[in-house]
Amino acid sequence: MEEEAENGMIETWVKKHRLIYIGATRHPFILSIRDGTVDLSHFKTWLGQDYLFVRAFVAFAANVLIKAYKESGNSSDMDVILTGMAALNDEIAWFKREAIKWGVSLSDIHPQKANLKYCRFLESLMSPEVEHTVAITAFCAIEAVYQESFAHCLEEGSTTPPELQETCQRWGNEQFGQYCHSLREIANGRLKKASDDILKKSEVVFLEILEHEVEFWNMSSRVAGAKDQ
Ligand SMILES: Cc1ncc(CO)c(N)n1
Repeated sequence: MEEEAENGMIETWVKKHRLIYIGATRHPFILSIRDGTVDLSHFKTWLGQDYLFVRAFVAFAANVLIKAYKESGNSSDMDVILTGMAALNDEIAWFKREAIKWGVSLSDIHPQKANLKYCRFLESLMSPEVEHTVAITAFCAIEAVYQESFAHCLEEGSTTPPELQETCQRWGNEQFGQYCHSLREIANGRLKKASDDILKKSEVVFLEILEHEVEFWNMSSRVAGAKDQ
């Protein structure tokens, strides 16, 4: 299983689209956390916007769970997705605590344009016409970007400020890495058996996710509350 996964379609696409993948997982915002030069107002903007995003992402995760139930009936696939949903439950509670810590008022935050676009994209993936393989590929990519980005801030040689280490731990920890690995195995297993049409659709969605992730990071350096909608 392990070896198979290393040569799966997701790995092929990561290599094929390496530039955009690096753009999403080694973004200047992440690099600034990693070297401690991060502008804390940017961090707060990201925090508030990501809280709003995660609320939409929970709905998407629920939809992926339903698709897994209906289309694969594979209970171990469902368990992995449910683990992700439980993590999202913790994540929402964490965002609320973290917002208080940084003096960010979550009820006053309006989604910025890139956030709205990303959430709308997730909504489009919740349509019953979107196949489970396509949806699980998107889910896997969304989680992998955060896992790889924040794990980079914890690697040896990083000088992440102590007050940001908990954030990096949230997505960069070993357990979250294992969960992402399981998601990738599910996606790879389905992609292996997918028709050319579904493969093509999945690859497009994979790329779209990476583009949205880059735009999402870019948003952190924009002034909170700026009217760009
Ligand atoms: C924008 C974004 N992508 C991925 C994740 C991972 O959960 C997140 N919290 N936010």
